[in-house]
Amino acid sequence: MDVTESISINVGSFGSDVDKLSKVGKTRSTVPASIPRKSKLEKALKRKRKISKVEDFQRQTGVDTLQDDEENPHIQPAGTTISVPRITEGFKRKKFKGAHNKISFSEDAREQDSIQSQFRARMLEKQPAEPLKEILFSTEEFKDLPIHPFTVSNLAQNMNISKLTMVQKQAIPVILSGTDVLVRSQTGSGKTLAYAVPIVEALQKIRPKLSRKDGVHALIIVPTRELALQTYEVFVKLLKPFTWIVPGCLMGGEKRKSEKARLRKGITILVGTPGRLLDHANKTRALRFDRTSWLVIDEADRLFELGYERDINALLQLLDEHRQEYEVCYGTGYGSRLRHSVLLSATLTPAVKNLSNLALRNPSYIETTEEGGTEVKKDTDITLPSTLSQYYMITPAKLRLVSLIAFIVSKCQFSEERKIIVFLGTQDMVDFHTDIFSVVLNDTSAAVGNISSEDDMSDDESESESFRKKKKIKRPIVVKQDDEEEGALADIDVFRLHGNMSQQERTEVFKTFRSAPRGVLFCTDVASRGLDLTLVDWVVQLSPPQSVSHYAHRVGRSARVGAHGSALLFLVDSELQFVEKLHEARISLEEQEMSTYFEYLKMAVNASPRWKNELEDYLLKAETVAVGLQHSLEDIVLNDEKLKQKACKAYTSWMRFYSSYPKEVRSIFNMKRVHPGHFASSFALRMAPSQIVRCSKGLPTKPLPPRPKKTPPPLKRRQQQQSAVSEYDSGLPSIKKRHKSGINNR
Ligand SMILES: Nc1ncnc2c1ncn2[C@@H]1O[C@H](COP(=O)(O)OP(=O)(O)OP(=O)(O)O)[C@@H](O)[C@H]1O
Repeated sequence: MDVTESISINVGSFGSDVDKLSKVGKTRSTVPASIPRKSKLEKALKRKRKISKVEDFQRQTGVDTLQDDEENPHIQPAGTTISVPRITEGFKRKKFKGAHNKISFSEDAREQDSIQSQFRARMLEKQPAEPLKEILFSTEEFKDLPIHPFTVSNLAQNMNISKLTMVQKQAIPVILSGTDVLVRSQTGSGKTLAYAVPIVEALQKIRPKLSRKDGVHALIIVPTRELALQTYEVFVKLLKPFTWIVPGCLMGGEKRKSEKARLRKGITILVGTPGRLLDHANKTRALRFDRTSWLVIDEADRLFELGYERDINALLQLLDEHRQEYEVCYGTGYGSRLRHSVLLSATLTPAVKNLSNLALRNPSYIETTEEGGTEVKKDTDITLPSTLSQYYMITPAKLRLVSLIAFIVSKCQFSEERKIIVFLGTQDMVDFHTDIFSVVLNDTSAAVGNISSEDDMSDDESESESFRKKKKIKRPIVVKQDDEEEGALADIDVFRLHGNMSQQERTEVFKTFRSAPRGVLFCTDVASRGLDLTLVDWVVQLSPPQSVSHYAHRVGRSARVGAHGSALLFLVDSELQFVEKLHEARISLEEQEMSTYFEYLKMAVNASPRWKNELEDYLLKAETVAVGLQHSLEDIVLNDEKLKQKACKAYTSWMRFYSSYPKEVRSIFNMKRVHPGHFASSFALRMAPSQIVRCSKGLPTKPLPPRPKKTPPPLKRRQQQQSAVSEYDSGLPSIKKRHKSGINNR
């Protein structure tokens, strides 16, 4: 449709602003002139049955607020032809400040295209990011090490491990020799065994054999409860042949009384989180570090981030005090052997360097990058597994929720990559997303049914079928049920994990998700460090990370020990600079198209009787399905008081979270650069911000008028309208681009 013909019905032009605009813009079109009141223009267009062209005009010109005539002092005669600003490289709002007072250049498709094309141009100019290389496996095996043959056979039989990873090859002999070490290696490279094997080896050698009464000989400090549990379990497995060595675990959230009882019985290798360890060290007489000769501090940088610096220093002090007291009583015999310390981190920060000065004596520095040296490197030097594919996706804020749904549906229904972790900024966000996804994805009444035959398909479905064939993807499992209203978009288990859950629930979720072959885990950064969750296919970051190193840890939950994995980062336009920041740290990401996932969403909606029925009016195009789903979710939230309150809480917590990015990235993740109202949609909220805040506090809110129920026009007209313009236009990549990808041509 030609915009010129649709808008040449009116009068006037932009007046003197034209000059300013023409400096920037190059396209000549006739535009309605006096920038009339929107309703006026609409009426006029309606009369000509061209209502949809109002939005078309807005999209073409970049103008989204039509002004009152009175407000525009520069009215030009009717039909004047002016230059319409085509968003070009170097387009800046400031350039036509005057015009901007009159015209609001909103986050529309054109402006987004401009930001994106500028970003892409900048990225093209950059040299391709050369990732730091790290070889994962060495050619050596555990049997080549001077360790007990039982350990070797135990590793092979119970853990299926025989080859050494590079970090293990370098670290184990050094730790066995009793030298302190500072280890830095990529995520999922087997750091736990790198220190656990030498500790077990050293302790099993002690004669007479150690007994429970000999107290703690090795202390392992880790930042999170799940990591404590996981590390404890590694020791349990390793100690199978050496039953006289007893591992134990102390972590917040457990009953102190039962922990005290276990401490009284005696623990040889103690794993714990700093807070709880210190608590017991101060209050439980049974916990002494008299003969503790091994100290491991894992994920040291995270410990500092979580504010455990004081606790760790206090623990180090206690270790020294207990040893000194012991030596005063018993002299410097066996018990006073020097303490060996190991510090581990995938990234090294100045704080970690300070701790290494405090806790380690003449340490060896182990770094497994090919380019690694002996010098402590910058925090920005990060190694990621070479088997990890990394992507980013640009979504408008309004469509973030449906984009995430589309992504998850596409992976869970149309591919084998069904184990997904989604990182979110706050606990409330995790709670809300778990709930809304349970509504959308997981319908317990849905059972895997027969695959429908091609004959049963409607036109929409066969259209989807051709898309699927083109993309060479599997047929979805179509749920066929007696009750037509039933049917989930994807039948997948949804989990949540954050710090404000009961320890019992946390442990249960962690263990279940770890062993599950498929599922979606929504979590905060509590799961970003050290957790070894088996074969995670995708790590999705809906809330961008706080730093490059946070990014590295999060994506490190996938592609572990040589397995393949992928990571996807959701960004809005204003956040694109973060991709450049990652590039500076030698991490390069590829772009993924949101529209591709909407096609999968459409297929899934067509395969689900419930959603097909619900989104009946929107099924024509993938884009409209996404918009329809957004509306539907908003309705679900509005009509469910509990869910609404959760959404409001999640939104307010997001606002706090988004305002608290560290200063290094605050210019990128900046509240002033995003549209808070649009982000409210990403929590399926159709409410004024003031009402959202009230609702989050449990205060009564003004009832909202229901969404006007449109009686769908006859199909032919509907098709014309939808192909002309849709609400979706506000956020998609440019039309040109969509045509290029062939999606709109079908
Ligand atoms: N030599 C090996 N061969 C095969 N698998 C191994 C080997 N060493 C360790 N693994 C396995 O690799 C997985 C990851 O190990 P681990 O959790 O120790 O990695 P990590 O380097 O500590 O990761 P992160 O940095 O995320 O904490 C575990 O499941 C472990 O059993």
